[in-house]
Amino acid sequence: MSLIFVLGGARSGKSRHAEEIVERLPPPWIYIATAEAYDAEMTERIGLHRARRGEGWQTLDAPHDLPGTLAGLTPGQPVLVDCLTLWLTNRLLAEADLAAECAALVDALGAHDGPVVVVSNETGLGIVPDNALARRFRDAQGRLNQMVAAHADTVIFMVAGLPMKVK
Ligand SMILES: Nc1nc2c(ncn2[C@@H]2O[C@H](COP(=O)(O)OP(=O)(O)OP(=O)(O)O)[C@@H](O)[C@H]2O)c(=O)[nH]1
Repeated sequence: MSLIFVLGGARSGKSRHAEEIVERLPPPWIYIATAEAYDAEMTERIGLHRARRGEGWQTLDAPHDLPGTLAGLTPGQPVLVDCLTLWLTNRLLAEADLAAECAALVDALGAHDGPVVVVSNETGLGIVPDNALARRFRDAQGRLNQMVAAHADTVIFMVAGLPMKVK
C-alpha cells in the first residue's frame, strides 16, 4: 500500500497532478468522486473532468460513504479520491460525527491493498470566517488533512500548478 496526499487551493492543479500520478500505474484506475452536481455550473465542471479523464478510468460516486466505497475496492486497484473537502462538507451538512467519520476514513485509506492518491484543499489560509459553520468546517478540514498527512508516504502541496513535495 502507498498513500500519496495532494493538497492545494482552488484551481491549484491538484486534480490534474493526482491523475498524472495514478496514470503512471497500470490501468484500470478507479476515480472516487465526492462532488454532487447541485447546479448547472457544477454539472459543467464535472463534465470537463470526465472528458479529461478518458479511457482507463472507472468512476465511483461517494459523496457520503467514502469509507464503505474504499472497502469495496478490488485489492491492488490504483485509486484516486477527489476530494476530501467535498466529502467533509457533505458529512458536515448531514450533521455527522466528524471526528468518528474522519477516523474511519483514515482507517479505510490505510486498509486498501493498493496505491491510493488522495486530493484535499488546504483551507484556512485566509481571514477567519465570520460564521460558526464555516469556522467549524475550516477546523475539521485542517484536522483531517493533518491525520491523512501523518499516514501518507508522500505529501505534495500544489502551488500555482506546481507540485511542492512536503513529505
Ligand atoms: N460526481 C462527480 N464528481 C466529479 C467527477 N469528476 C470530477 N468530479 C469532482 O470535481 C471536483 C473538482 O473540481 P474543480 O472544482 O474543477 O477542482 P479544483 O479543486 O477547483 O481545482 P484543481 O485544484 O485544479 O483540481 C472534485 O471534488 C471531484 O469530486 C465525476 O465524474 N463525478
